[in-house]
Amino acid sequence: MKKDQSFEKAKFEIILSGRSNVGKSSIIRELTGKKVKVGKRPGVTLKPAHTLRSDLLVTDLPGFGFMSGVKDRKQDIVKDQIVRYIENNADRIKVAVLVTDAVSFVDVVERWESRNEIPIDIEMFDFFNELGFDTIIAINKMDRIKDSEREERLDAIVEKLGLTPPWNQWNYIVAPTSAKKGDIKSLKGLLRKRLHDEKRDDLFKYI
Ligand SMILES: Nc1nc2c(ncn2[C@@H]2O[C@H](COP(=O)(O)OP(=O)(O)OP(=O)(O)O)[C@@H](O)[C@H]2O)c(=O)[nH]1
Repeated sequence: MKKDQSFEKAKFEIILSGRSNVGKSSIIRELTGKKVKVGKRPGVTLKPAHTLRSDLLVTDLPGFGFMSGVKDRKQDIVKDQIVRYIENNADRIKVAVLVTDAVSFVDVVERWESRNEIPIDIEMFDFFNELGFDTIIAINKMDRIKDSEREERLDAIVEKLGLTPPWNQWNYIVAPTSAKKGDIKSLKGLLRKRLHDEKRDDLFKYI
């Protein structure tokens, strides 16, 4: 399969994938310091957005599953783009971060389930696991969840992903974040652990 020519230098790639508007670009901005456009109209960008630091590549994949009003066909195009990108670059992708929205995730999944469809987030999670990626789930927008509801909410989210609660027994793959408040330290910790395991502590300074 043809490789992405423009990033030959990249040896260690982290991809971020998730529904439109969950905060992928905001997380990348917090991670890398790169100013990326945040809050742009969902569904406009079909191309992955890259940040290259040394041979570390951080890739923001197009958001899937737009709000109502966007044609199904466009959703399929985005999904195909994402799958093709991932398959073409699978050998350098070391970590996949599935970004979810703490507020809407459970409702959205239940809506799909009520139509007897596999929710796209779950499909992606399974796809990453099938490809053997080390997958991290970032549960973003935690600032919008009351402290008193935090544990219950996190348990419900991991359960929908097929992980038995309590969520914190999965804290080596699950990272609650609030990109807007600049709080992504649990995600950073998990990513650094992966870099360390690959003997790439030299890349710590970039994330
Ligand atoms: N409350 C809250 N809002 C957030 C957080 N992270 C991102 N947002 C907001 O959510 C909106 C979408 O953020 P983006 O970073 O553009 O989301 P995205 O997933 O890259 O969106 P697409 O490019 O459409 O796929 C923006 O208005 C952000 O300010 C967060 O942790 N908490």
